[in-house]
Amino acid sequence: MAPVVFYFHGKSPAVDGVTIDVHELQTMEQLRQLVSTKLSVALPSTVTFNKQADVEIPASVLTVLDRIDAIMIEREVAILVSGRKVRPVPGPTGGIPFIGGYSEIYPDFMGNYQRLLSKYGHIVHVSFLGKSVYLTDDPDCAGVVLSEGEFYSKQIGENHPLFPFKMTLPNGLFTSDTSNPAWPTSHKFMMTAMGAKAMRNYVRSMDHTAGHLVQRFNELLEGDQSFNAFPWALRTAAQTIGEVAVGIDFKMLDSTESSIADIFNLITRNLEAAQGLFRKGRIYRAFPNPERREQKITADQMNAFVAAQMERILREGKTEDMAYQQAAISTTSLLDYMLHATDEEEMKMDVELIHETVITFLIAGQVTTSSALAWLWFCLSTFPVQARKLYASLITAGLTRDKEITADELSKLEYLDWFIKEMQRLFNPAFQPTREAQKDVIMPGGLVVPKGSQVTVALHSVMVNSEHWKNPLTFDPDRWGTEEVRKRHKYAYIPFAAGGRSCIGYNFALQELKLLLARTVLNFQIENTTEGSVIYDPEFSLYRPLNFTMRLRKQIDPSELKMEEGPVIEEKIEAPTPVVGSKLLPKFWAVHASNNGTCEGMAGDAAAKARQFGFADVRVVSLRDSPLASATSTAEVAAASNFFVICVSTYNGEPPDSALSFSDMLDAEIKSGNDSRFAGINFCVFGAGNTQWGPTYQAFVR
Ligand code: HEM
Ligand SMILES: Cc1cc2nc3c(=O)[nH]c(=O)nc-3n(C[C@H](O)[C@H](O)[C@H](O)COP(=O)(O)O)c2cc1C
Repeated sequence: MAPVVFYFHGKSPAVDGVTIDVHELQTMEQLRQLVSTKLSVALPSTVTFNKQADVEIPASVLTVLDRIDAIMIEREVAILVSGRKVRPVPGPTGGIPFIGGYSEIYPDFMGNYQRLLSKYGHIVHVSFLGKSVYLTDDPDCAGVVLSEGEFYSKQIGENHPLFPFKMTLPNGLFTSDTSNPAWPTSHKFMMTAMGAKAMRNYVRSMDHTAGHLVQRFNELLEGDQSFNAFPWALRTAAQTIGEVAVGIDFKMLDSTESSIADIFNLITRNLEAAQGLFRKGRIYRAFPNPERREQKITADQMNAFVAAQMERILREGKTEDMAYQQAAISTTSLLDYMLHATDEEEMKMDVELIHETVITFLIAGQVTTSSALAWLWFCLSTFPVQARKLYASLITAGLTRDKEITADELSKLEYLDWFIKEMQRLFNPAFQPTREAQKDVIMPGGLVVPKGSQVTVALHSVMVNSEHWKNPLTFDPDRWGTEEVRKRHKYAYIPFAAGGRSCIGYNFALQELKLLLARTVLNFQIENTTEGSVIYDPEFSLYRPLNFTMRLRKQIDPSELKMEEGPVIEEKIEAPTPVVGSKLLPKFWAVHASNNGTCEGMAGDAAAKARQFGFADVRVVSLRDSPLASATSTAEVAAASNFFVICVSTYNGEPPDSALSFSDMLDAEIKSGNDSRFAGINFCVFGAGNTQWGPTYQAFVR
């Protein structure tokens, strides 16, 4: 029997087809596998075969061939992937040349990822500033992208979000390419050191840190203070990883005045410099610049810190060399482990690799869990019913404020686990693991990702994908007890990514977060005292709240909780979406003076764009009601940080009716020589009109 030519429907069998000896195959699975390998289809299960047909025939009316004997008698067989023709990934086009899709993505990553994926489908392509970004929110695609191997690999080129960190840590576990020989070595050693069993060694020191946090929180409670949550979360996370990584107490929670240890300030400075370099682009990076100098200075000091710690541990000489499996459960810190663990060939990690690994852990173990802890506190304040249920579940399990929490107890606290899962589903700190396509790949859905592309898995969008999650935006820890969620798609919940390059610290992170959440809830209730919306930091590579402020209240006595026993009130509310924002940007006023609504619409559009650009506090008001209309409020806004965009129309050379009194006031002030009234105000004016606009709005500007 003659071989069969397989080709993608819509392409030419003669040019793009592949020939296969079908009669040698037994099953459809084998055929799908072979065709997928030859045509670079990522998931063989997505391939369907169809009777050869004119390219013009719509895919939906092709005749399906689902038996091997039916396929054998054809000469040419057309293929569909996920029932669709193979085609390029869609996405926004046009925009300002070169800048392209920049504002499609920046600065509101989270909002824009979600918006683009809702608009264009499960994979979207955006290009800007010479970069090309692919995003996906589909669990099937996420599984393909995150599986290291034939199709994708973690390779950190200049367009990868981790590129700046790779400049500091080329061999770090987090930032090395998978092809770098340093990666399998450090991965092998550190996987074992970070296993669940090894982590149990650190429960006590983690709970000790949690205890210190409770003491400090009690002091803040007594002072009835409202405070920014994130710096406290950062201190707590830094104290915990610091102790576990190098085995010393950094004393960052010994008093409310304790400062952050130098090493963590160095890390923050280093990361900020790296982010700055990344944002400013390749041309900037090619020349000497202050960020690069800062990176070098901080990296040298970080290395000096690690060298000193190594020396101390070796000088103390408490630990012998031993097999790494044994070392994981008997050394006193990760650094102690790295210095003494030997592998099957009696090899140890070399000193340079240890340097990069320690710093990697000090970074990865702190920036992530600090954001997660801040979001946990945010969830406690936003969802008091669930917070109460969590408290009740801890009391029922026998936990108390004063008694140590054991690893065994932690592993049994189901609702605690669900609460954290739900926080991570909606507010996970990591949001964009990115891999590079190793060849042209036909993704599930039939979309082609070209070789060399960076594909970002939009973690939040995956975890709220409505095809996989019911009421995706509702904060509902109980969903984790349902059959539906237990049977979910393997890649629908991936806060720690997946595959060979997934998070190595998740046991650590979950143990730490569980202890800290339990300690918080056993002792406190949290009130959200943030003015306005909670904003997230667009300048940072992780999702973290910038301005979430909170006040503590003493937790009720467990006896009061018992009196309330009865059915738990099921109150499921939609989680608020933090907006993007930078504290550095001024308050944005979109002001309108309009007769027929055009300018009011313009002001609304300007406000929406401003939010997308990262202005945290944006208001839309009519000129009449704006602070510009009265002398007292004008003085106030001039003194503070404010920016006014005034959209005003004109009719017969006059301002619109609603702005006539404002215009009269301007004339009067100028006539009386009081023209400093608007000094110090940042503003611009958009005049809407026809060819005779000049007299009105130019007068406004003047
Ligand atoms: C809630 C907390 C955490 C989250 C959400 C998280 C998430 C992630 C994600 C998504 C990745 C994959 C990154 C990528 O694909 O580029 C990752 C990798 C990694 N994480 Fe975590 N992480 C957390 C906590 C931690 C902690 C506490 C540590 C260490 C103590 C840690 C150490 C690492 C390391 C070393 C890698 C790189 C592994 C490799 O590339 O082989 N993480 N993490
Ligand atoms: C009756 C009338 C008179 C207008 N006179 C002027 C004018 O003198 N100069 C000008 O630039 N535009 C003039 N326009 C154009 C308006 O300013 C323009 O349509 C504007 O977008 C309306 O904005 P609004 O809907 O916010 O009021 C006039 C429009 C109308 C309907």
